Amino acid sequence: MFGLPFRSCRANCASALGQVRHASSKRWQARQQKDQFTKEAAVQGLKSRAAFKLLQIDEKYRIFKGGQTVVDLGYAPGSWSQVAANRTQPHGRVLGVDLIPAQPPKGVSTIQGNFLSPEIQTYIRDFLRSPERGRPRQPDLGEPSPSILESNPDESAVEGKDGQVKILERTVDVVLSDMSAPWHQTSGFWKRSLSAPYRMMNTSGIVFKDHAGSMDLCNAALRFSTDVLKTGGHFVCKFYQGSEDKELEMQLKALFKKVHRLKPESSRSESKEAFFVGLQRKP
Ligand SMILES: C[S@@+](CC[C@H](N)C(=O)[O-])C[C@H]1O[C@@H](n2cnc3c(N)ncnc32)[C@H](O)[C@@H]1O
Repeated sequence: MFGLPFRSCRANCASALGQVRHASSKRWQARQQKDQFTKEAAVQGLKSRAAFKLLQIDEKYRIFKGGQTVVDLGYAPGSWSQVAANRTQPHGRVLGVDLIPAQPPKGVSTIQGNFLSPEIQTYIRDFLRSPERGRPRQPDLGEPSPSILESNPDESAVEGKDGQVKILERTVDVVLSDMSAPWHQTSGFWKRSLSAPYRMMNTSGIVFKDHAGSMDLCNAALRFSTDVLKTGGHFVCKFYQGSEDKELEMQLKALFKKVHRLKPESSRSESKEAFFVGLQRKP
């Protein structure tokens, strides 16, 4: 009496939703084809235009140098990891973590899993604990290289919830997070591969939802950084602007000597996307 029976409504609604998503994906493709950063990424062999956001941040704040250990949260398809691997040569190491499977860029180690899961964070810490794991092998020169000496971890003692004091090894020089809450794949299953993985939509289009989701991911990345980042280490985090970002900025200011908020030229002007850069972790 009130419209279509449930089963046919479900079928019709799903097909209408599919058409809307198909149209928005067509618009996305058309915009990508015109975009100068997308063209330049293809010319330079970079996995996506996102590389230019990190390159512009590094031009401004010089976060990378040779021999560093970098953790790239939400690395797929891999352009930030490509930049980090290139800028931390020689003998740096980059560990990418992502929900979706994607071919690791050259010189990058990867873990597939949900960063918000405690098991995955334990797995990441175990990987980082061994200073040589994930680094390119060097011929035996008899003496340890300066970058190995620099990679000695800091240690900090923290009291756990059970009252026990734990020693945390701080082994990381730079934490990057470009994570965005993913939206489900609805099309294109047949044509995607590990080297050109399906790219989930990064935003829902609902401003508060995108903001709140990004605050959860940034807060998790910051908590992790508090445990693993060496004194003097740096932090870069993408977020969607909104009412709670001031609170995040305050927390960053407690941990880093300098905190910058910026929107690189290559970040689309119509999006609420912006970045926090925390420089030089305090002791
Ligand atoms: C904008 S893309 C990253 C692009 C990447 N920086 C690059 O340059 O190629 C955001 C990524 O975050 C990942 N992501 C979102 N939430 C995550 C989570 N909880 N754990 C791991 N990865 C996550 C998504 O799967 C997606 O691949």
